[in-house]
Amino acid sequence: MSGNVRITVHPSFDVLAATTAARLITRLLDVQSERGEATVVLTGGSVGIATLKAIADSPARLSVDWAKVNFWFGDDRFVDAASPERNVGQATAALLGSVGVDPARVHVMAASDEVADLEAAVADYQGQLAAAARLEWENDDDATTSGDAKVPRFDVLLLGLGPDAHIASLFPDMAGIRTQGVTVVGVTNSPKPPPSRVSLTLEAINTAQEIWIVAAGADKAAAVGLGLAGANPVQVPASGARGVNKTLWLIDQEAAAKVPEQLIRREN
Ligand SMILES: O=C1O[C@H](COP(=O)(O)O)[C@@H](O)[C@H](O)[C@H]1O
Repeated sequence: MSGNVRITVHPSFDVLAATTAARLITRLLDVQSERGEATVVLTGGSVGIATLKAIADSPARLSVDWAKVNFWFGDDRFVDAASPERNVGQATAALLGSVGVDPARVHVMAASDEVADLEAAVADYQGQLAAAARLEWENDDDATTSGDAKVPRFDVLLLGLGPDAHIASLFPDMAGIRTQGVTVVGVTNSPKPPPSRVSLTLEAINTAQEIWIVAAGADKAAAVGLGLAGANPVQVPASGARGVNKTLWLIDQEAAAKVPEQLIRREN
């Protein structure tokens, strides 16, 4: 396994969410003190949203300048804006609605009642990413992205994990995980409802400085095991996620059931 992959096992779902929250607060703080602003890509799903709630409940959240955090989403469900299935709605209820974010820095994938169709939602997000990358390059003497980058710098990109090893809305053996040369893809016939979704591609995901894959529960154990065993990403999308500097698998005890003991580092 490549040197920048680390697996940390936590005793329970709640400890995993609380520890990931503390880890994210610390990372955002560090990046803000280095660069003034920080960029995080959020995930939906059980641990992803519980982590945001744990940040909202932590007094340490006050140390982050939330108005200088840029938020993106790894995927969202292409349903009405008011639907409880929207990842952005869940993230807003858990954290974004209560910590004083700058709405201009919250980059949302369009909902089905906001654009003509799925293709328009994909084009819109691709445009938002490209515009942010361009602005970053024009405004920042120390920009780490190149002039032709299609996505801005992602400091931390969070990924949930499905029992089928999907990440974002990239599902095994479907077109999305095979898509190359673009940053955003539209998903139809998702095996997990709702069927229509918008997702970053694996290429876009893997531009992140750090990728943190979060997963809890016995139903994720097989996906974690295969993801870490170097399976083909087309069949096991999670195994294709690799951050530029670091890839963290932050999991609970149950999800770690199929990970060889020598790879594990415990947080307890
Ligand atoms: O549909 C989705 O599922 C995954 C994993 O969710 P979980 O509830 O099984 O943890 C999530 O990462 C993704 O963002 C979401 O749209």
